[in-house]
Amino acid sequence: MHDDICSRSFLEFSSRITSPIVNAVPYPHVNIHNVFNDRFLRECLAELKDQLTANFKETDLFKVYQTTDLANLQDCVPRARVTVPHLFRLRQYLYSEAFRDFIVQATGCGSLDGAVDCSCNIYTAGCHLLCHDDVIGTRRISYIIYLSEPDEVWTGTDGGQLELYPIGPDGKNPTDSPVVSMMPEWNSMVLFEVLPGHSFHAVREVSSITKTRVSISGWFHAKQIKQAEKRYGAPSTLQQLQAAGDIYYPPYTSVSIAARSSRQIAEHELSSFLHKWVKPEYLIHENIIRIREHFQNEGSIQLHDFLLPSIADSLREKLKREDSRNRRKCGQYDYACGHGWSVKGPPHIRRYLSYQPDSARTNRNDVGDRLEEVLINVTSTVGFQNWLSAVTGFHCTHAFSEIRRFRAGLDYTLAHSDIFKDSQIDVDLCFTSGPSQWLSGDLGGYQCFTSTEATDGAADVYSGDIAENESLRSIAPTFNSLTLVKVDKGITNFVKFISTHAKGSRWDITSRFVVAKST
Ligand SMILES: O=C(O)CCC(=O)C(=O)O
Ligand SMILES: [Fe+2]
Repeated sequence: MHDDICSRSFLEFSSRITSPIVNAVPYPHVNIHNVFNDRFLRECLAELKDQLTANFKETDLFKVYQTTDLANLQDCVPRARVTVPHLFRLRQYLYSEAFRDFIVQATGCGSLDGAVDCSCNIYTAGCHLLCHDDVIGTRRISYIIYLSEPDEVWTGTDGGQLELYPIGPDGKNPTDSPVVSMMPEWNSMVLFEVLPGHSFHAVREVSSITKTRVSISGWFHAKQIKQAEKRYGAPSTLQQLQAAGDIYYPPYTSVSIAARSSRQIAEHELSSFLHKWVKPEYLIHENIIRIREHFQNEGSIQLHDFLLPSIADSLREKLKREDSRNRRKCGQYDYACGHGWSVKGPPHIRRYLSYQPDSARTNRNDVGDRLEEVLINVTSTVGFQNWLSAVTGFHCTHAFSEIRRFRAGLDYTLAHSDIFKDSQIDVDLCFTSGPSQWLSGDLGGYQCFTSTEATDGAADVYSGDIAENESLRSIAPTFNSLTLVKVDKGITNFVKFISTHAKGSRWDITSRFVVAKST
């Protein structure tokens, strides 16, 4: 019987099962160790490495290398039965009646279809898959077989854990942090039930720079559609993984302002107070006209060194100090929480810290207070609203502002978390230090605007060049820069997950202004 494919202990174990063996919290799942014959699995790993091509894929939700869909092995690998015989046998075995019977017994999931739906994912340093529920079509059981590092122990500091999230007290959304965390151990297999609105899980970023997390994963499908309607906006996992291509970073617009003109915009139009905060060059009438021309042509603009150097320099020091505090705790889900900073979720949509101190002004934080001062004295003022109307050519009304901190290794927002319903100006005043580390996009932290059509269904979020995909803008975080982006109905944006290898957080004050009409 399959002892050249499975381990003896697994065959014995599976023959003894008479009732489901799943853990119930946070939802039915099981983690089985030493499933396959060690030699057989090593052959599979060798074939994966030597014979299959892995393509790099990145979207708001994940960063991963993915090989050919294993269901189409014979179409994608020349002479597949000869070149990848072990992978062929593994696939055949996984979707055999015997193995499906085991899944049914072990999980109590009801009868399963024989449809093959699996692929191989490779996570190197920085790769991750954020919180999602796997719900698409008839998917009933998710399985993941780990082929990571057969000769080394995978430890917590390597990252790459599969994390399961419970539903929070509202009965709808996953909580801010997971309650189950499983190492991707060599020759182990995790099974869990795909439950609409429940089966939230994520793959923690791989932080090891030497180890590779390799998995073969997929789904067993129900015979009939059983409440398996897609609940959440973005297609997740396989369909999205397959849909995505290489990431593309289009250039953003930026202008440098010459400090020569003396004529300033009328004092009654711009609050004189703004002069105490904003570099004078940005308040000069002729420069405002130049910015407006640029903005109207491009739909976005980035203004560097926006606040006065004296204000920016002291902020930079404070933020740097804050980023180096409690470093050994960074990566913990409650890192830097408290004193006015709280986690904004839910994690299948977003995670970051938001600064909202209590009105009694007791539980506060110095850095948060400094940023709040900027929010109160700059972005929330009538003077700024008037200035924004002048530099954009649109009559703008302030809708909201928020102080955010995106922590390394933890935080992000996903596309579809925020779909614009009308014309607005997105205003982001960014205080993230260390410009060079962010430019390549490898550490995430950039803001990306794209159309919802591009992220729906099978369309590719990032591929194509700017001419084909004009709604796409990607903006690297830069210290003391103000980015203005005109967004219209059907546009969505996200802040890409920040890698644990980033030296600090992304700090920003984000504001939204509703566009009433052209001035
Ligand atoms: O690799 C894992 O542990 C989970 C993968 C996953 O969630 C997926 O591909 O949908
Ligand atoms: Fe998944």
